[in-house]
This record gives sequence, structure tokens and C-alpha cells, in this order.
Amino acid sequence: MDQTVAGTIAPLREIIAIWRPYRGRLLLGGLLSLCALASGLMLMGAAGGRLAGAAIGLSVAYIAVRLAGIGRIVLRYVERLFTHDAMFRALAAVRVWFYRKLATSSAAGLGFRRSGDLLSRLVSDIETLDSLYLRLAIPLAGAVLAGPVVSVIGWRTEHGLGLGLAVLFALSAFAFPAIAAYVARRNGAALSQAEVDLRIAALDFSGGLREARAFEAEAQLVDRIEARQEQLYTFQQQQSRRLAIAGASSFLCSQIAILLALGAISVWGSVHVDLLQATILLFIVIAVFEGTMGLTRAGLTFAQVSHAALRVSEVARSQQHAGTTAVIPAMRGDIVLNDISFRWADDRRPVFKNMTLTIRCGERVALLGPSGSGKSSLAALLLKVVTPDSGSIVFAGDDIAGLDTDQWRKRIAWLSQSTHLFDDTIRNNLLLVRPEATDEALWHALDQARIGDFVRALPDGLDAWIGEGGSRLSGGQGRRIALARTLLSDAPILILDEPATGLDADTERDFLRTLNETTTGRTVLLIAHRLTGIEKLDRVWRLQDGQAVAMPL
Ligand SMILES: Nc1ncnc2c1ncn2[C@@H]1O[C@H](COP(=O)(O)OP(=O)(O)OP(=O)(O)O)[C@@H](O)[C@H]1O
Repeated sequence: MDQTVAGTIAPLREIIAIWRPYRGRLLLGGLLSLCALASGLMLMGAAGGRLAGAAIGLSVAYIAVRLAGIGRIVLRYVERLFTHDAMFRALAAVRVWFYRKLATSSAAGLGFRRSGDLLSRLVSDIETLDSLYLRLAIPLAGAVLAGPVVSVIGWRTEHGLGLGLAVLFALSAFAFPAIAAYVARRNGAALSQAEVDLRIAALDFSGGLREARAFEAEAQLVDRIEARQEQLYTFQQQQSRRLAIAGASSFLCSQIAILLALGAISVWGSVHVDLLQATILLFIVIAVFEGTMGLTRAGLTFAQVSHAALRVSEVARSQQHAGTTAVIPAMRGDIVLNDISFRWADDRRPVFKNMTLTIRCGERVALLGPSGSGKSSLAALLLKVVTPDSGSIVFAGDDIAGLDTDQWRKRIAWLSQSTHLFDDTIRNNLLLVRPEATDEALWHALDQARIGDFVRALPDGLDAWIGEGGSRLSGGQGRRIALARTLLSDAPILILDEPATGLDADTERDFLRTLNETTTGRTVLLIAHRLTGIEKLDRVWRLQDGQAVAMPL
């Protein structure tokens, strides 16, 4: 992970750019917060002045205390209302942005990401981002305002005192928080990784509870969770210890500052007017330095926020990388794989070795091969989830590497081996690919997938709720809903990865017949272990040793 300053700042700038529409509200919230702070300082100063005045028999107007007191309460309330409202809106914008980035990769990339990691990014990382404004920017702006105030009043009492207070303030409000940020930043990556690991273990456990029970492996999985929890605690403890030192140092500075102000009272207190000024100073020092205590935490917050911003923006960056060029793909064309070689990782064996094949526009072709031969990897390459190590994939004469990724994926309807069904109605699951589709079109697609009669028999029909991942359906029924969704899409290219998984032999035959009839004019890539003999195909290849070998029809 990039640890440089630029690597830290760039993701934060990206997040701040998403907040741009709320700039006015955020600035107003900040301004109100500074006004609340100013009235708080005035209140303390006025209270100090009145106390000293009472001690020396000087009449100091009570009105200032009242006004500052009321002002502080009202401003604090309005400020909280504004800053939190602005922040909730800004975070909602980040969530929408994040979802959009995920949605554009939903054709493929998600299947290759760990869901626990994604959940962490979506929930805790985005939540952490509110600290950037509420616990970082606002307290820092407050410190920038309060520091000069206390130094100037100190300077007017005695130059050396003003200087001393300024140094103590700089240490307490800026230096120690910066050290805390540095320490926390160093630990931050390990800490958030430990959080993600724990979340993945917990999700794994809850998702695989049935298997864990069946194999009596619950204790083993619980041990795994506990080990990861332990690891997280260890990192948290280390972090807390170091932060406690930074916090204590900052606290020490504030206590020295108060001692200095008390010293000022004892030195200059014999002269009435100076006593007044020194007491005001003491009260303001107490208020200002109390505010700096939270800044050490802001240092920690900075580390957490910069990590969160990096993790959240990483998702976007992979998308931007994939779609930086704006070449819009043609609607139709041949797909040509030119001499492509590909392996998933350097330490894995190559999946393709200088493979060349051409899928002509409107052809119905099949790609066969034993498990692990690379059929799904080819789909991943076509969908631009991964790029070939060498060679190129060309569509209608354009290298797909140069095509706009979002637009390219819109040309493809893809049915993966584990296509996801959403916890929603049948209708909404189908409308995902064609939001404007009529009920007639939905029923047509369901009939093509041989599931129309089943849906008609449901009390709620198209509005029946199918549960998480289609849990209220049988495996085969869910598969057919997913098939219907793919058939509903009007994309010119269909990639069907083992479409018959979970279907009985009769339904499989029916479905393949439908496929023969309904996909005329579209390019269909059928990925399968073997053929049934019903498929009407223009070409068949068998994947073997990283090559596509043409098979007789
Ligand atoms: N995300 C991934 N990361 C690393 N290696 C992968 C990944 N996906 C697939 N592989 C590896 O690439 C090779 C080809 O896998 P692929 O899924 O393309 O095969 P397949 O022909 O579709 O298999 P099956 O018929 O079992 O679905 C396998 O050795 C597999 O382990």
C-alpha cells in the first residue's frame, strides 16, 4: 500500500471532491463551529473578569457573561445541527458514489473480490470518513483560531508568558497530534487488515454454518475467529499505548500552561487591573487547552481517515483505470483473440498460451473443456476483469483494452456459474438488466427460461420475494430466474457459463432449444463441460493446454 505523502493526500482529495455539492453547508457548519468556540472563549473570559472584579471590588458588567453564555448554547446547538446534517449528506454522496463504482463492475469484478473486505469498505471505512470533517477539520480550524487568542492575551500580560503559551499550545495542539498521526499511520494498515480478517472469518462462519454443523467443524471455525480477534486486540493495544503517551504529553503541556497563568496571577495580582487581565487569561487558558486534549485523538483520526479514504478510493481507481479511454464500442462485430497469454498470478501456471481464436458476429459457439481448463478465465478476459499478459482481444476492429469499460460491458449479457440473485422481488431481479422492460417482456423471458409457469402459480407472481441469494427458491428455480434475467437483456453478446447448472435433463433440453430459437442474430458464447447434442452451434472449441482446439461439429 502506498505510504507516501502523495499517496495519503490523493485519496483524501478524491473524497473531498465528492463532497463538493455540499461545500456551502460544510463551510457554514465550520463557521458556526468557530462562532460557538469564540463565544465559549468569551464566556470564560467574561466569567474570569467578573470573578476577579468581585474579588477586588470592581463592578464588571454581568451582561457579557449572559450574552456569551446564551450565545454559546444556541450556537453549539445550531452548529451541531448543521455540521451533522452536512456530514450525513456528504457521506450519503460517498455511499452512492461507491455503489455506482461497484455497479459498473457488477458484470464481473465483484466475483473476484472478497465480500468481507467489501463490506468493511462499505460500512466502517465510509463511516470513518465523517471524522475527516467532524473530528479533524473542525477541531483543527478551532485550534488555528484559539492558539493566537491565548498567545496574544498572554503577550499583552507579559511577552515571555505569551511566547511560552504559544509554544505550549503548538506542542499540545499540533506537534503531539502529528506524532500520534504518524504512529497511528504506521500501525493503521495492519490494524484495518486485522479488522477485515476478523470480519471475513465471522462472515465465513455465519455463511457456512450449515456445513460447519454438518461436519462438526464449529469449534475449528470459532477458534479461527478468536485467533483473529486476539490479533486485532494486540494491534489495538499497541496503538492505544502509543496514543496514551502522546495524549499524556499533550495533557502535561496544558497543565504547565495553567500553572504559568496561575503564576501570572500571583506575580501581577497585586495591581488590580493586571489581576483582572491575568484572571481572564487563566480562564481562557483553561478553555483553550481543554480543547487541545481532543486533538491527539484527531491525530489518530487522521491515520484512520486516510486509510479509510485509500481503501474506499481503491475500488474507484481500479474502475477508472479500466475505463479511462472513451472509445465507444461498436454495436456489433467479430471478437478476435490474438495470440493471448494469461496467468492469474506469477506463481500460477499459465491458463492460456499464445491462444488465437475468432468468434464471428452473430455466431453461436461453444467452448468446452475439463474443470480448470480456463473457460471462466476466458469470460473474465472478455469482460475486462483481467487483461492478457500478452496478445490482444479485438472487437469490431478495436482492441477492447482501449474501449470504454462500462459501454463495453453493456454489450455483453453474462451468466456466471454463480450469478447472484438479490433479496428482492422476481420483478426487480429481472428489471436489473432492462429497467424499462414491460411485464409482457418479463413473462416472455421467464417462459424462455422455463420458469414462467412456476412464477404464475406463486400468490404474488412477479412480485414474489425470493429471499437472500434466492433462498426461497430451489437451486434450479433460482438458476432459471437468473437465466431469464440474462435472456431479458438486449445485449448483442451473450456469455453463458454453464447455463444448465442445477437444471434437470428435461429442463436443460427445453432451455437449449429455446436458446437455439431466441438468440438469432446475437453472438452466443456457450461455456460448458460437454454438449447435449441439442445445441445448434456454428463452431466448437475445446480448451486444452492453454490452446483452443477446433472440434468437428
Ligand atoms: N480469481 C482467480 N485467481 C487465481 N486463479 C484463478 C482464479 N480464477 C481461476 N483461477 C485458476 O485459473 C485456472 C482456470 O480456471 P477457470 O475457472 O477459468 O476454469 P474453468 O475451465 O472455468 O473450470 P470449471 O469448469 O471448473 O468452472 C484454474 O487453474 C484456476 O485455479
